[in-house]
Formats: sequence, structure tokens, C-alpha cells
Amino acid sequence: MIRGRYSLVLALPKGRNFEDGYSALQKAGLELPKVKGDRTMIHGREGGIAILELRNADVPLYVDLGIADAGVVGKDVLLESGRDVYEPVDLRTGVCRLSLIRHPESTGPIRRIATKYPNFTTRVMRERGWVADVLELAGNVELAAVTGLADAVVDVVQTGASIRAAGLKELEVLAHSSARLIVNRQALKLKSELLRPLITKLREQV
Ligand SMILES: Nc1ncnc2c1ncn2[C@@H]1O[C@H](COP(=O)(O)OP(=O)(O)OP(=O)(O)O)[C@@H](O)[C@H]1O
Ligand SMILES: O=P(O)(O)OC[C@H]1O[C@H](OP(=O)(O)OP(=O)(O)O)[C@H](O)[C@@H]1O
Repeated sequence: MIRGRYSLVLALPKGRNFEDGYSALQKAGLELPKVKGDRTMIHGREGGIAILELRNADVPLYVDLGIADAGVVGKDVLLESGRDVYEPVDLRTGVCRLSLIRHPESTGPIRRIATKYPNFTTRVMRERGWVADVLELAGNVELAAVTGLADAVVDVVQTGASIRAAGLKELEVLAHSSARLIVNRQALKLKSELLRPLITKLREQV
């Protein structure tokens, strides 16, 4: 149990959003612990700020359940998680979009969609009244459209280089994404003297 042992617990995702998230929080005045590239799971000394380094998809859960007081995560991951966390700052880094993508030769009805974002995709389809099976993949999603595993895929696009390289076409942008600061609603009240100024500073910075 880590409750009560740190002044603030932050959830940061490994990978793309880590560095930008870490520097934004540091620039906003937080005294962040150094994150060593070893097997340490909780970075930081007791009484100070702790950083939990997590897989992207796990960040909303840790914040929603209050194990972490706040965190940084992409809007795409938040949309998929469906977690009800307070999302006060758009950090404007990690900008990308979630798009519907097809092979140009695949022209029939879309009956199967492959994606790493099954909840988001199912929700969009329901809103539009489309009927299709959603296949959840763990990665390399473009391959599903190239091989014919699915009639279309929903995937992250930034420059478009990956879909161009795979010979695919971006049919439609379904959602825009960027990194967000997320905050546990109870922590916002209990640690308002730390979290309110953090939110204000981060808003000024972007
Ligand atoms: N090409 C990209 N350009 C910019 N941002 C991106 C790009 N791809 C993904 N992102 C954003 O960065 C986040 C993290 O992506 P990253 O590739 O580091 O993680 P991942 O490998 O998908 O997740 P994990 O390994 O934690 O399961 C995504 O959720 C999205 O918000
Ligand atoms: O439009 P682009 O600029 O090409 O970016 C989009 C690509 O970036 C991400 O993949 P990543 O590089 O993280 O590899 P991954 O498939 O291992 O997630 C994403 O899954 C796309 O494939």
C-alpha cells in the first residue's frame, strides 16, 4: 500500500508521452524524482513525490481509483478507458488522431473492424448505427487491413507515414488526441494546495 506515504503520487506512461509529461510537470514547479532505467517500480522518496511508470492503458485506472493522485495520458487512451477522471489540462503534446483506415481495394461493406481501441470503436459504430464486428488487436493494426483480416481498422495516425507505407487510405478522422493531465476527483479536494497551483501553471505553460 502506498497511500499516505508520499506527498503526491503521479502516474506517467512509459513510451512516447513520458518525456513530454515529465518535463511539463517539472516546468510547472514540481520537484520530481529522477527516474532510473532499472527495475524500480515506484520512483521517489517517502514524503516526497512518487512517480509510477505504467503502461498507457493502465494510467486512467490508477488515477480513477485514487492510487495515483494525477497522471498524464493520451486522450485516445482516455476515450478507450471510459474512466470518469477530471481532465483539466490539454498539454498539447503527443498530438495524433484516431482514424478509420481501409485498403483502397477493399470497397464492400465494413463488417469487421480491427483495432487497439475496441470500446471507442464500438461506441462510434453504435452512435452511427453501423453493424460490424470489432476485433481487438494488441498492435501492428495496419496489418489487419493489408492482409484482409478486417475490412477496415481504427488506428492512431500522426504524420500518415505508416498508412502510406502500408498502401492504406485514411477514410475519416474519428477523434483528435493529445496528452492530458488527469486528476483524481477526491485528491483534487484533499491535496488542493498542491494540485490547484499545478493545474494553473500547466494551463499557463501550454
Ligand atoms: N505516431 C504518434 N505520434 C504522436 N503520438 C502518438 C503516436 N502514436 C501514439 N501516440 C500517442 O502516444 C501514446 C503512447 O503511444 P506509445 O506508442 O508510446 O504507446 P503504446 O506502445 O501504444 O502503449 P503501451 O506500450 O503502453 O501499451 C498514444 O496513446 C497516443 O496518445
Ligand atoms: O502517422 P504516423 O506518423 O506514421 O504515426 C502512426 C503510427 O504510430 C504508432 O505506431 P508506433 O510507431 O508507436 O508503433 P506501434 O505499432 O508499435 O505502436 C501508430 O500505431 C501508427 O502505426
